[in-house]
Amino acid sequence: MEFIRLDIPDVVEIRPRRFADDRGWFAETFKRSAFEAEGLDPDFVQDNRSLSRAAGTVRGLHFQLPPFAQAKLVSVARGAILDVAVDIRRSSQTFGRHVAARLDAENGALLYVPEGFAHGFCTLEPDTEVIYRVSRPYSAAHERAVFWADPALAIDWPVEVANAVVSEKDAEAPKLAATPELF
Ligand SMILES: Cc1cn([C@H]2C[C@H](O)[C@@H](COP(=O)(O)OP(=O)(O)O[C@H]3O[C@H](C)C(=O)[C@H](O)[C@H]3O)O2)c(=O)[nH]c1=O
Repeated sequence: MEFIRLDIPDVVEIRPRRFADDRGWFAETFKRSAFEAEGLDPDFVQDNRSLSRAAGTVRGLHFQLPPFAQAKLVSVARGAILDVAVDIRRSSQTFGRHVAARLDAENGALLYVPEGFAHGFCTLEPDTEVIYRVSRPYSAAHERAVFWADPALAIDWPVEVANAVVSEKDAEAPKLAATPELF
């Protein structure tokens, strides 16, 4: 598998090698030794899966506070997403900046999002299924959200706010500047 450091190098796009034959293809999508060699947290403790029926569905920007801060390994089993990670580490030189990657079932790419980042995605196709592994268990008490369309983040989402399918929680999330608890 190939590890590609994005403009914020803590966030890594991963491109597994695909072994194609007449039946289709096979790929290793996670290997502890490869993650350790790359310096990425390999200790995932929970797998998640979500289905979003409409293109233009936005889930995020979410994170969990310590001691339940999560590293995430995101992949797409069906459809396509624009996956986004926002640096919310107050001491970081890239605080408030983001990186994005297209993940889809065809390219088979994954995105590694470390602790200290808010994560979200917008679906690009109907019936998109996202599978992701997290390094700490879910804790509702530690979960926080940042408004996905915060102009200060300047994220070039493929959907207008008025047309996006979002949860009430995400629609009402505070902007980054108004989010009291960050890293
Ligand atoms: C995240 C999570 C949620 N839930 C329950 C809580 C709610 O009753 C229901 C839906 O949760 P939520 O609306 O937060 O789901 P998403 O909007 O897809 O949230 C996810 O979206 C973005 C992309 C993320 O990166 C987060 O990992 C995750 O927060 O599932 C659980 O039981 N366990 C969990 O780990």
